[in-house]
Amino acid sequence: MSHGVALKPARSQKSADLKGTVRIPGDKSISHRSFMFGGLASGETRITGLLEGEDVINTGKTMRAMGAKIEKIGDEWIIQGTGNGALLAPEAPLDFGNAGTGCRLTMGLVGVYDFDSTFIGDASLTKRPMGRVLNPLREMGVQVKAAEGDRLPATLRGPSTPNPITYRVPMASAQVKSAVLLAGLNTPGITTVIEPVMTRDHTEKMLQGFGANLTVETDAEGVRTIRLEGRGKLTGQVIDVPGDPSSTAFPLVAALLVEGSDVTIENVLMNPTRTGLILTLQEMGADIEIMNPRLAGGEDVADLRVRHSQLKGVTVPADRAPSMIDEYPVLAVAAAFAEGTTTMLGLEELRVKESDRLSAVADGLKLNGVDCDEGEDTLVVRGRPSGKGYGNVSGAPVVTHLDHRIAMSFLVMGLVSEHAVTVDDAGIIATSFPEFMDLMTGLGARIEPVESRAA
Ligand SMILES: O=C(O)C1=C[C@@H](OP(=O)(O)O)[C@@H](O)[C@H](O)C1
Ligand SMILES: C=C(OP(=O)(O)O)C(=O)O
Repeated sequence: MSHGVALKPARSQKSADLKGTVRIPGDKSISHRSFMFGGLASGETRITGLLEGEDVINTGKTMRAMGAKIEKIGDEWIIQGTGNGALLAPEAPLDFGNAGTGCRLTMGLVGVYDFDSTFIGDASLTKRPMGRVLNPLREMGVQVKAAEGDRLPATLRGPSTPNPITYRVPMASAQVKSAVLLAGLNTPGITTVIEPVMTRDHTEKMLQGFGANLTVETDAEGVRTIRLEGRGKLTGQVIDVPGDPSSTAFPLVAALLVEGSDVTIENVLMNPTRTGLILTLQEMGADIEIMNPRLAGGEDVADLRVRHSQLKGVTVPADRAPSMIDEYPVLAVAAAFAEGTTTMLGLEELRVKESDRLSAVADGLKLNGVDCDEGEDTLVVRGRPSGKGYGNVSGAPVVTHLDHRIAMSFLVMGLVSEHAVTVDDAGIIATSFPEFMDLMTGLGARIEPVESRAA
């Protein structure tokens, strides 16, 4: 389903202390991969805690279109996979809606098959660069017909025998790494991915869990070499998806900023490739207590108790970006209320997300009265802890550009700004966090829809 029929504006206002205990919906990255690997593996995969956001549901639909049987019984998703190498040719274009992850990983997964598969998405996804995935697939022998600049719509056709490659990932991207590895699943021999900067490792861990012969070697400089033996058997698994740390970021930052708040967020994924925001906020002086750390399904998980804190500005180093890449918009909002200056470095990848997030964040901050500078790959925010004068005084809403994280970040901003903050669309939040409004208002946040208008 592609979003974008009608905009649904929403407004948030200065709120009193946020209080309560919440459970965050499942991690989006792990949920996409659960549908993909379950849909591909032999036998049955059972998933609980799956994120039922639009992005993930679209991945489920595309796996169904390629032969997986997927149903929900009670709280459990039950999948009968096709078996590795046995996906069926999709009869219609595969529509990934707003999801870069769903689209790029599936390009790898099915692009190497010797039949046509066509990829489409919404207006946001159609603008995003696909060459980063299509280029290594071309090296593996895949033919590509794509719109100008390697954009969607794109049609891929694999050769009769794909070529195993050694690919050094040129940018810090788990999606690119994963696409090459997933192409390697249906390629004879060893596909090797060299990852100079570590990104989220869910593909590696989950493929090992499904029985793939995959090894990871890390050298003294931290460069990782991932080797996958193609055309092996994958076997269905039982998966319990932990809570999404990227969704957690919104109630977490809200609790830090709203005076008197004390919020507990349960069952949060604490994989070290995903915890950069928590580390950064702790450096800024945040009171985040990590409670009951435990291992669940091979992943670190914990409960987080978050209390209102006076934050101070810090410099966030470029090498931390991969571990908090989706959290910069909400970190920028936290920085707007910190004492002093926060400097964020190494943000080039933000320009190719659902929106150009660096511009979207800087524009939104400026619209709401925040003193900030957007550089080519940097953002500098000079904070004002009182929030005095902040808010949409001009009456113009924040433009979200079909970007869920821009919408949620600025709704958090309104909870502590002197004036209300309005965003032009909150409907897009359903791509990653459909429960956002209810969860936030349940804690005491004043967020409400404002009258709709046609797009
Ligand atoms: O592999 C994944 O699940 C993801 C990787 C990241 O994208 P990039 O690979 O483009 O950095 C991230 O921004 C996205 O939300 C999810
Ligand atoms: C970048 C994101 O997702 P995707 O690339 O899957 O659209 C995100 O969820 O912030």
